[in-house]
Amino acid sequence: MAAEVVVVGSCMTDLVSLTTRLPKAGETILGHKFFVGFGGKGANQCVQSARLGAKTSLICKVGNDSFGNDYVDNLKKNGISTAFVGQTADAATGTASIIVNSEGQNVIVIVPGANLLLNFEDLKRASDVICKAKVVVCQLEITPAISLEALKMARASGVKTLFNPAPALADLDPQFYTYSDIFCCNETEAEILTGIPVGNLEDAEKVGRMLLERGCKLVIVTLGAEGCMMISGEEPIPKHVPAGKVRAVDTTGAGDSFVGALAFYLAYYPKLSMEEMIRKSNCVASELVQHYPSK
Ligand SMILES: Nc1ncnc2c1ncn2[C@@H]1O[C@H](COP(=O)(O)OP(=O)(O)OP(=O)(O)O)[C@@H](O)[C@H]1O
Repeated sequence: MAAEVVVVGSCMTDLVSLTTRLPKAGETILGHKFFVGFGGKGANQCVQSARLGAKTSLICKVGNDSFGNDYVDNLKKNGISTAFVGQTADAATGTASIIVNSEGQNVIVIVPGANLLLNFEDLKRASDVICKAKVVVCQLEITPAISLEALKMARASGVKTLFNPAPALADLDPQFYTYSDIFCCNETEAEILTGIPVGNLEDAEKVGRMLLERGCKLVIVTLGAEGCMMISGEEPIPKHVPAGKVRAVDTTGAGDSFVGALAFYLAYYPKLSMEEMIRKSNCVASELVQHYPSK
């Protein structure tokens, strides 16, 4: 049976060191804990959808190395189809080397590696699975032209497109707006794309209107603890969809959890109103922020 949610995106191995303070240039310091995690926006969003029960396929590229092998195993354990997870000898699996101090501040170096080698040929090979999906989800941690092509392939087959412009590019190809059925960004991404700093709901509404003018059908701006703002061509009066009041202890990955959950509801509960899908996705993401990572 074909996957209902298809994600075209990134896999990154997180290499996390916990220290009391961040090292200065040239300095060596002792850390007190190290762990390896599975990250990357594409994979995170796909895992969230799968954990809610979606039949999923991830189209991505990892290295022909131990991190890549472990990543493939991790996707399989999460019930995700790895039929289109490529492994290349030409680059290492993408990594995020992260140092976190005791105040929770961090420094991060991302090396995208194999993620940038996902190419048009890979998409062509996966065209059947893309075109038979209910929803195709893309972000910007792979080569942007590949994300755009995936959105175009989906659109050409009448598949719903959900685009998360993360990390944001100030000079985003304007075709991304027209090929996104749902354009979902956070406050930082909204500001980079529009130049409007988003500090409250009214700012988010301004962003929403601007992005609709650029060709999006429906815009969602996620607002952290405040939930989301949604606006669409069909419903041009912006709506605030609040998140539940919870005690957040770690909001890392909240955006990915929201996008993955939304993909699940779009694919499996298409008759729900968009407001209801967003409310449910808020619930999923706000559940995540209440827990420390299980490391
Ligand atoms: N403190 C919080 N309380 C309740 N829900 C939250 C909180 N923070 C985030 N969320 C939920 O997660 C969604 C996405 O959060 P946010 O807008 O912070 O995304 P993000 O900045 O992309 O996240 P991150 O970069 O940390 O992964 C929100 O719309 C909301 O549903």
